[in-house]
Amino acid sequence: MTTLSPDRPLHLGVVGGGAWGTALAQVAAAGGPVTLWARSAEVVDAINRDHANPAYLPGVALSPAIVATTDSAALQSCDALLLVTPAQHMRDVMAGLPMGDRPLILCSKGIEAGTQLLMSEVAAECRPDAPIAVLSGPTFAHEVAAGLPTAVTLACEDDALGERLANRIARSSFRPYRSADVVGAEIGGAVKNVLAIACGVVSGHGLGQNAGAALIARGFAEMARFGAAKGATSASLAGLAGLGDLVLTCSSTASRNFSLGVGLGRGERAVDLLAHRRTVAEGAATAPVLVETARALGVEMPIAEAVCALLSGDVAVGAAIEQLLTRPLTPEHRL
Ligand SMILES: NC(=O)c1ccc[n+]([C@@H]2O[C@H](COP(=O)([O-])OP(=O)(O)OC[C@H]3O[C@@H](n4cnc5c(N)ncnc54)[C@H](O)[C@@H]3O)[C@@H](O)[C@H]2O)c1
Ligand SMILES: O=P(O)(O)OC[C@H](O)CO
Repeated sequence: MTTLSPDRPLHLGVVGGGAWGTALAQVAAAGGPVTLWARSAEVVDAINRDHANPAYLPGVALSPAIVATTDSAALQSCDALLLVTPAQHMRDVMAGLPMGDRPLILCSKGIEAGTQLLMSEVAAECRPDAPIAVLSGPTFAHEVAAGLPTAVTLACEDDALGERLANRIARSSFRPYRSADVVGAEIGGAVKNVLAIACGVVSGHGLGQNAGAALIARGFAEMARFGAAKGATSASLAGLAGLGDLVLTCSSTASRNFSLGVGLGRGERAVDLLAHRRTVAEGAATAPVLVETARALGVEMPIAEAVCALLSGDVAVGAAIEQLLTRPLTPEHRL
């Protein structure tokens, strides 16, 4: 196990001042010191001065114990770092900040475009000596920051380290469940974002609740096939980071991915919808690389393929739905 002092609460660093980084800093601040690093001086000033992050987490009163900074050297005093920047920027962030070999808790949900790598695989390339954990699950940032009850998966191959990290972030309203299946935790979070776009399309196009439920179930079948091909356990995919997060994100316009799908379902173009966003909808970047990876692995993912075609503008929404519904009939259960 990595040597971490047993005598004091771990000093956690949070890398990323978006909604999720801020919410995780709020949780962590209740159990010990927290330093939040963000690129934006405006975000850092608001957190330090007003104990608020109106740009990314409006309406939430933050703990005054959160110390925010744009100075990456401040991360040197941290025992472990939670990485919470968008997945497509994770490699640059890992390469650019002084992270050393302290444990990294990966909290972003996506697959890297161009390399088809999960965040743990990117970390293994950029920081080969750093122990890795993954935190994932059904977690709308505004609910977590407001102290509403939430459960997550904390996956780490080193169970002693996983236990130490879980104990450090646990609250009565924030309950981490440990797992050794890092890849399973990551795949759930990355794939559900793409499927949430599809569920948004169902809603935006007015296809009804039967279709929404069918899409969650058939989407889960795609997630399970993809996860099996990547070595994830079926228990992980049926857990918080897989099915749990899929159900949450496919059910609410509080999800950025679902909302993007609603716009697509109404016939708006992805390029226009994405141009007006300040916040990240990870599924838009993950969909093409997920489809590419699935094809390379020989895994059939027709819903993900349809999302990808809609995002690229290759197919109109009516045609995408028609294509999905007129595929040859198959048995329900196959891997
Ligand atoms: N918001 C949630 O409820 C939630 C919950 C769980 C997981 N996540 C995941 O956490 C990750 C971050 O999401 P978020 O909601 O905090 O994002 P956000 O949209 O609220 O904020 C994005 C953040 O990324 C920063 N950023 C943008 N480009 C960057 C770059 N090149 N380098 C470094 N930082 C950059 C922005 O400054 C901002 O702080 C995503 O992978 C998301 O899927 C989000
Ligand atoms: O708003 P979304 O779609 O990025 O979803 C946020 C979280 O991942 C939900 O668990």
